Amino acid sequence: MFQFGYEESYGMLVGDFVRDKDAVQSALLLADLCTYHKARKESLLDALQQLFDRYGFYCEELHTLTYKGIQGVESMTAMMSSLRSTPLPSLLGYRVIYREDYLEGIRFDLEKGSCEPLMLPRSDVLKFGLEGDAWFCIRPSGTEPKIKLYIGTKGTSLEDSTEKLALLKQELIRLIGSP
Ligand SMILES: O=P(O)(O)OC[C@H]1O[C@H](O)[C@H](O)[C@@H](O)[C@@H]1O
Repeated sequence: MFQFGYEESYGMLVGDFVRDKDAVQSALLLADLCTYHKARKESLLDALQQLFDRYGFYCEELHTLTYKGIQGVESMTAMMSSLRSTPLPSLLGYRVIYREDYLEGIRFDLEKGSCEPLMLPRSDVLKFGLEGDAWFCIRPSGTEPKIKLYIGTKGTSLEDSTEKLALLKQELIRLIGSP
C-alpha cells in the first residue's frame, strides 16, 4: 500500500490520488504535524532531534556537475558506463555492500554475491550502498546537461555525518573526474 513519497526537489506525495508531487497535501501534512507537536509543547526541531536520537544522524546532499555541449553528453555517457563496468569494492575505506543498476533493473548484493530484480522502471541510475549506512546515487539529469550525484551518510552526531558526507563527496568527485 502506498503511504508517502518524496523526492530531491522536496516534492511530497501523501496518498495515491494525485500522481505527482503535491504541495497542497504537503502543507496540510506539515500543519497537522505542527499541531501534533504543539500539543506536546514541542517544536518541529524538537521532533527532528527525536528522530535523530532514535534512528541516528543522517545527512544527505545533492551535488551537480555540468557537462557542456555534445562532448559533454559523450563524457557523461562514458563516465556512467565506466562506473557500471568497473568493480568498486570499497570507497574511502567503506566497503561497498550493494549496487543497484536501474538500467539493468538489478540489485547486486556484493556481500552475499547474489542478485535480485528491482521493481522500479528502467532508468540510467546507479546506486551504491556503503558500510555504515552511507550511500551514493548517480544519474544524468533528464532536463539539463548535468550529472546528479546524491550522497547520504550516517554519523554519531550531525557534525560527524556532515563531515563524513564532505569527505565522501570529495572522493566521489575525484573518482568521477572533472567534466
Ligand atoms: O533532475 P532532472 O532529471 O533534471 O529533472 C529536473 C526536476 O524535474 C522535476 O521537477 C522533478 O520533480 C525534480 O525532482 C527534478 O529534479
